[in-house]
Amino acid sequence: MNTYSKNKVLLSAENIHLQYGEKKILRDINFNIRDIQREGVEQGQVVALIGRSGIGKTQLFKTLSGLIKPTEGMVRIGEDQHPVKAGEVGIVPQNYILFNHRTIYQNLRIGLDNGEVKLTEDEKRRIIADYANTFELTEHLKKYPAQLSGGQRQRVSIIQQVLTGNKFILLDEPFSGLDILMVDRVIKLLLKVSTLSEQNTLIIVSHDIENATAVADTVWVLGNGDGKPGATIKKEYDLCEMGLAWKPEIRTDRKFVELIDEIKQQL
Ligand SMILES: Nc1ncnc2c1ncn2[C@@H]1O[C@H](COP(=O)(O)OP(=O)(O)OP(=O)(O)O)[C@@H](O)[C@H]1O
Repeated sequence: MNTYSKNKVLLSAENIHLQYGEKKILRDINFNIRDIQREGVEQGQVVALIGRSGIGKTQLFKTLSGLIKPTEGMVRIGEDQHPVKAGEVGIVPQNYILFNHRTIYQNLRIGLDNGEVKLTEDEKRRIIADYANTFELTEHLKKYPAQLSGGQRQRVSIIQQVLTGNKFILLDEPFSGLDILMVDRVIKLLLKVSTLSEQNTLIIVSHDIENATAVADTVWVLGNGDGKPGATIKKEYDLCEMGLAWKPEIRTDRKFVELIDEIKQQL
């Protein structure tokens, strides 16, 4: 039996509206992501943001990370709920940009160098070795990004963000362009990152409903509704409450299959 509770708000949006000229892109976006506490597990938060192509996922993503300022409303972050600033939310872009003329080790170091805590060279080496070991990258540390597969580069990019110490990480379409085996590995990696620290919060932007839902504890469906212009969170599913969170074998669960069907119909 899973015992959990939802506590302090870690990320929130209050009445977000985004408009370019006359064109309304987002409207009435309101949510709270709360700190999930689960007995015996360092459990972070994983939200899947699902919506059709062109609906406004990227615009919401940029708003949440402080990269664009909404026309109205406010995004707040952290236990003290201060207004979000650019740089406080780590971003893993779709094409996972790495520095091509630097080794994987050096790319990971960039994450640590950009972190808030100042570390000695020895500490940095140890932390990188540790993460590389956990995420099966040890044999690649001396290689350059071009010598890695797309999936391996993506793993480096995700870990780079983890190493900056950002508790909030947004991932843009992390499953696209990967074969089935790689998708499974990314799912395992995301689950691992989400349990590294209780406050770690991942927001996965995707149109891959099944995979995004399988790793999430919460699903937001972004869409149009009520005949009004602009996209909003049409529906929020609390997978903890539904008993569908934190179960790696979830895909064969009848309730999960029915949920995927229901989400598809909302898009
Ligand atoms: N600077 C801008 N000025 C005007 N309209 C914009 C601007 N940027 C984005 N849009 C519009 O906002 C809408 C949402 O775009 P967005 O990129 O967020 O969609 P998306 O859901 O991420 O799509 P995809 O899944 O295809 O990447 C689109 O109709 C787009 O044309």
